[in-house]
Amino acid sequence: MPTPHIRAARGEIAPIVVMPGDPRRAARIASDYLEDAVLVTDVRGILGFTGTWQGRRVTAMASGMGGPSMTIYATELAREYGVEQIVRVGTAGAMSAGVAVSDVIIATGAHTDSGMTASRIPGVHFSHLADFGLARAAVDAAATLGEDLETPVRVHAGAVFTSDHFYLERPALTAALTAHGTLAVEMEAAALYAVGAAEGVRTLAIVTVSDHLVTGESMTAEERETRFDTAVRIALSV
Ligand SMILES: O=P(O)(O)O[C@H]1O[C@H](CO)[C@@H](O)[C@H]1O
Ligand SMILES: O=c1cc[nH]c(=O)[nH]1
Repeated sequence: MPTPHIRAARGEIAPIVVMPGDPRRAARIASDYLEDAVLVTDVRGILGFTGTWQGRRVTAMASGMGGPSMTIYATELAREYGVEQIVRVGTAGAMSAGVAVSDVIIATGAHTDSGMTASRIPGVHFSHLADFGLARAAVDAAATLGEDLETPVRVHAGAVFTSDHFYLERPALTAALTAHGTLAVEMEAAALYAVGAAEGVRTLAIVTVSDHLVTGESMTAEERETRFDTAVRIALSV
């Protein structure tokens, strides 16, 4: 049944959703990876396509940017469409010196500064965790994929920082999070993991590093849209 934000009929969304932030990336995943992909929703320009990948029905749908947007779509997918698994395929800014532009991070957990977490269970510092089975499958898929690639992509597993801010400069915070093992910053993983915990949906975020907060290295806008092949392949494999 349509929701305020998704126009698809119930059966038009697959139980497995691959979810970039960017609607154009959802369209590209549908055209490059899915067979017989059909547009099933476009409310507010948030595109969703359902097709098949290796014989299994999969929906590629955007989340938009930030925790509130991700929370709306992930909650409606879980409650109204019976979605069982959501894997975010996003971009992130590296914080750690051990992570470079184009590397991929399997986000096993997500720290956050989001007010959404504080209001979800007041008084508790809620831990935002990926589904363990999905994270393990992603690590295994990355190893298998790496053997087939001419130019291997470096894949890391660890914590990211989910921030409400894209532009706020906080070098001390970046240094402290890095000193506590955080690999990169992005804007939706913690919200996705919170919905996963609340709604009983398996969730994982796999991000491609588009820029580096410390070195200043970065991808172009076009590269941000196109250079995420490894992350998508891992996401589809799990
Ligand atoms: O590339 P996506 O998936 O949108 O992810 C990152 O890019 C956006 C900011 O440019 C935020 O949504 C952030 O999380
Ligand atoms: O949220 C994001 C995404 C990419 N790069 C950043 O610095 N932040």
